[in-house]
Amino acid sequence: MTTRDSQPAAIELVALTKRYGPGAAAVDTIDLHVEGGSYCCLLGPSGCGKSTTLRMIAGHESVTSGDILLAGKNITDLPAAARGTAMMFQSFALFPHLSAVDNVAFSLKMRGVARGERRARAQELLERVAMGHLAERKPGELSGGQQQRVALARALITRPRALLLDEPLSALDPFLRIQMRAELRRWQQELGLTFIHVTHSQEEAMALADRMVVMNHGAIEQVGTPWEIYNRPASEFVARFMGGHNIIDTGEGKVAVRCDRVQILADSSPRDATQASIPIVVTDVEYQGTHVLLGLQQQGKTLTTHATAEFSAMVPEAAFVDAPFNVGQPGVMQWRPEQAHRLAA
Ligand SMILES: Nc1ncnc2c1ncn2[C@@H]1O[C@H](COP(=O)(O)OP(=O)(O)OP(=O)(O)O)[C@@H](O)[C@H]1O
Repeated sequence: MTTRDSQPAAIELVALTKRYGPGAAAVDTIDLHVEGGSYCCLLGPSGCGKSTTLRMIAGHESVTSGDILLAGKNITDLPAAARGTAMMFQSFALFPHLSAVDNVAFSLKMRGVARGERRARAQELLERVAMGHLAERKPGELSGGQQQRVALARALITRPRALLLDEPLSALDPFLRIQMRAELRRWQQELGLTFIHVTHSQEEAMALADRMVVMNHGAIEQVGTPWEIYNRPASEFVARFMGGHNIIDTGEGKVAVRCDRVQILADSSPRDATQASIPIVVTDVEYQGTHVLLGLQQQGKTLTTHATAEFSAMVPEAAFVDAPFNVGQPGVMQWRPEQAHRLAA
C-alpha cells in the first residue's frame, strides 16, 4: 500500500453543535482542526458526544448549527456519499450473505459502476490488505481481524480523503485488538489519509493518535499529542480520565503528579526536605508484574465503604522487593516539586 489513491484532507469543525432535544446539547459549539494525513482520536466517557461528532462529519447526523469543512470546502449540508469521507463501524457492518469481494464492491454497485470494473477494484483493494486469497469467503467464514481488513477495504473503495472510524476495535478480543491496532496505524501511515477514530479507551488513543481530543459533556476539554495529554493534563477531568495521576490539593490549588513519579518511604526512613510530601497509610498492594501498585490513603482520613484508595503509587518490582510495604503500614508519599503539574481550577 504505497501508492496513494487520494489526497489527505484537513478537517475543520467550526462552532459545531448538535441538539437532539430541549436539554443540554450533545455537542456544544466545538472548534477543531484536524491536519490532513494525521491520525486523530476522539476520546471521552460514554455520552460525551464523540460518536455524534463523528456522525455529523460523516453526514449520518444532521447539524444543529456550525460548519464542517473538508480541505477548505464546506460539506455541512452535503449527503454522506458526496463528502469525500468514509466510515468504518464497530461491528464492521459487513453483509453476511455477500462474499468479501462483493462486500467491498457494494458501494460501487450503488453508484452504478459495471460489475467487472467494481469487482476488479474490490479485488485490488483486498490484495492491498492481504485478503486477496479470501475474496470469495463470506464474513462468517473469516476471523475478526480478517473481517476488519475487509471492512477497511470496503471503506476505502470510494477513495475517501478522510476515514472515520467508530470504535473499530471494540468487537475484537483483547489480544486481537492490540494486533489490529498496530495494523490500523500502519495502514494510516501507508495510505497517508486523515483518520478520525472514536474510542473510549485511553490506551488505544495513546497508542494510535498523532493528536488526541478529549471530550466531556459535549465540549472539548483538551487537544494535544498523547505526551501532552498525559503529562500536561489541562484539567482535573482530563487527569482523572486518563488515569495514572494523583490529584493532590496543595491548599493553593490542585496539582497532578504521575503515580510513577511519587516515592513511598517507610515512616522510619529519613525525609528529603526538598520534596513535597503527605503522610499516608497503605490500603492496597497489587502485584502487576513489572511493578507493584500501592493504594494509599492520607493519614487521618477515613475511607468511606465504597471508596477505593485516594492515591496510588507505582513502584518498580525490584524497588518493592528491596523495600516491601504491607497493607496498613504508615509511611510518606513524596514527590519532587517539578513533578507536580498545576491543574486549572
Ligand atoms: N439519536 C439520538 N437521540 C437523542 N439523543 C441522542 C441520540 N444519540 C445520542 N444522543 C445523546 O447525545 C449524547 C451524546 O451521545 P454520543 O453517542 O455522541 O456519545 P458518545 O460519547 O459517543 O457515547 P458512547 O461512548 O456511549 O457511544 C448522549 O447524551 C446521548 O444520550
